[in-house]
Amino acid sequence: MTQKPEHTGLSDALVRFDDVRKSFRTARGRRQQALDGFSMSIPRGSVVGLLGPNGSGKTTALKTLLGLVRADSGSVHAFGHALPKDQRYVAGRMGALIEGPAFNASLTGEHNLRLIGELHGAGPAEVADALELVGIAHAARRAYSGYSLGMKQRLGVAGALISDPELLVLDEPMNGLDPEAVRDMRELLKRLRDERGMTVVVSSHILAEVELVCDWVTIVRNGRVICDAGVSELISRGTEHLVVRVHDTVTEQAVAVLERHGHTLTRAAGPRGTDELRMPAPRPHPHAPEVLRLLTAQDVYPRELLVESVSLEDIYVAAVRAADAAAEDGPFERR
Ligand SMILES: Nc1ncnc2c1ncn2[C@@H]1O[C@H](COP(=O)(O)OP(=O)(O)OP(=O)(O)O)[C@@H](O)[C@H]1O
Repeated sequence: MTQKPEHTGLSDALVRFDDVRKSFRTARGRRQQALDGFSMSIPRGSVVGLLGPNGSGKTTALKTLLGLVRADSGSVHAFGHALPKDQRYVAGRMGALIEGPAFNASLTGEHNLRLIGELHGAGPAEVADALELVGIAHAARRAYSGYSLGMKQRLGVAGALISDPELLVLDEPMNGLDPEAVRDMRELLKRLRDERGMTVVVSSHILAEVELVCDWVTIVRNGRVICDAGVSELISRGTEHLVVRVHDTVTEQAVAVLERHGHTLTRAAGPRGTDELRMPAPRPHPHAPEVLRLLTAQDVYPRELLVESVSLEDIYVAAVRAADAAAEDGPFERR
């Protein structure tokens, strides 16, 4: 797993946002603060997941990086260049798919890609390579209008890859994809990192996918970063649980045995006539053998025992709730 450098300086990070603020004027004339002291860095060679509730500022942050939105204050640097002043120096080093692909429906996928390629000095070989990479070479000569949602999304990613960028920025690339296409996208992102050394930033609401593909996550709420850490580190910091699944005819007996031995349980209905008894599991050795011994000594035979890790979803929900609670308590909350 890629090690993320601390926020020590621009040399460590491909991209760095420092205290970025951006507000928009809404149709009703109100000011909407999209970024409110947003700071994050994107380490070279990693896949970073940008997470956050709807409207938390993810797309605005990415647009600021790509020169599509101008920050009100703060600084954004990419490849050591200050943006947007030096945007022209970095434009060719970044590829992006923001808010869905925009292609000419009557042209073929290949033709659409050739047009994008011309803007980047990319020829037929690069177009073929990009189509191959995203797995739609077989549909290159078909009209875009006949593409499925997944194929359109893949062509969008191919468009972002056409200039062979060092940094790939994808806004919700898994949206609308079927499970197989989601898996292909995940494998593609990993390959781009591992085989091409590409740095990838993905914003997404599909936390299970982010957990599978990302090295690092940055969680945004109300335009500010509330969590920025390695995925495996976050997961290893979380509490594991031992789950004992018993037939519901012996639930009371199992609860009595375990509580008598000092275990604190929560219980919930499990599948097909079972109950699940859940208790915090000590690390690094969960107490499954001891629990099994206690139960079987009383003729209670569990259907299943498993150690359940904390998921990125648990971490995300906890981080957002904690930030919400802190905001309610704080007298200076602006939103
Ligand atoms: N051009 C704009 N004009 C007015 N308000 C805007 C504009 N762009 C973004 N906003 C507002 O800024 C806030 C942040 O929006 P943004 O699209 O960056 O959030 P997001 O985290 O990407 O959301 P989602 O997950 O729904 O895509 C929202 O309140 C949004 O309504």
